Amino acid sequence: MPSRDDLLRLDGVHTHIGEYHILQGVSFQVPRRGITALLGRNGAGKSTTLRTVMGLWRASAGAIQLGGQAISHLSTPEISRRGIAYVPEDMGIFASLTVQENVRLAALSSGLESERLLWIFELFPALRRFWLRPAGTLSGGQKQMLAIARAIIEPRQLLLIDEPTKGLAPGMVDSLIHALLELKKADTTILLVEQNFHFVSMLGDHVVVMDDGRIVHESSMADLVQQPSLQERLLGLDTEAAAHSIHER
Ligand SMILES: Nc1ncnc2c1ncn2[C@@H]1O[C@H](COP(=O)(O)OP(=O)(O)OP(=O)(O)O)[C@@H](O)[C@H]1O
Repeated sequence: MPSRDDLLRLDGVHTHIGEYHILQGVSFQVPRRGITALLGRNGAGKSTTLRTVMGLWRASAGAIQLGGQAISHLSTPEISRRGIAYVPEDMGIFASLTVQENVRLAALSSGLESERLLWIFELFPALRRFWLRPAGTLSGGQKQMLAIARAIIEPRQLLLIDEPTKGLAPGMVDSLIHALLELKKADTTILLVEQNFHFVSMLGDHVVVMDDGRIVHESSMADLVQQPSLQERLLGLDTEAAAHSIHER
């Protein structure tokens, strides 16, 4: 049987933070093109997984491969040069610099390429409107869009995004869904950490669920969407109670 074309592969990855053993043998693959959602309860180890892929935490055992090449021994700048971009939960933008300066700084190695910039403005029209404003004056959703724009200003093989909907108003979540669907159409590969199941269910092709530093489920998103009882068991989502409380309002 021909094997799936996986871009990222983790095999038995362990990560220790100080005396704590956080990732305890994490293994999963991210297929090339499309969106893989990494889900799990608070503290399951999702952010630690992204940080370990990025080399911000060092794996104490196991292997991480990008396109078949080992990367777990590389420094974070080297991993970034191999084509992985990371949008952390705190977004990592410079509040006192303008939107333009933020984007320019992210494109230091190639410079701002006008065609790519136009594409980014199509994805995130607010960035064109606020191009000369300090990034600190943007709304939470616009900051998230700036953070993603910085990550994709240079062509990347893989985009890691940590909880982009955290604290966003519903309208902004819809704009983000639209932009990520456009990125998906452009054949980008995204590994997306989220708590918002509705959001990922609109986007994800594949889903990986973690609990207590281990992978406890892997399937297509369509499979998980069809199984509310499995969602409840894996994610603590009580979908019936949620539906009830909506009706009661
Ligand atoms: N710097 C740190 N020092 C000690 N423990 C940490 C550190 N960072 C994370 N942890 C612990 O590692 C575990 C996994 O955290 P992680 O942030 O990866 O979880 P998560 O699944 O992303 O959860 P959340 O959605 O709450 O961010 C948690 O128990 C957390 O307390």
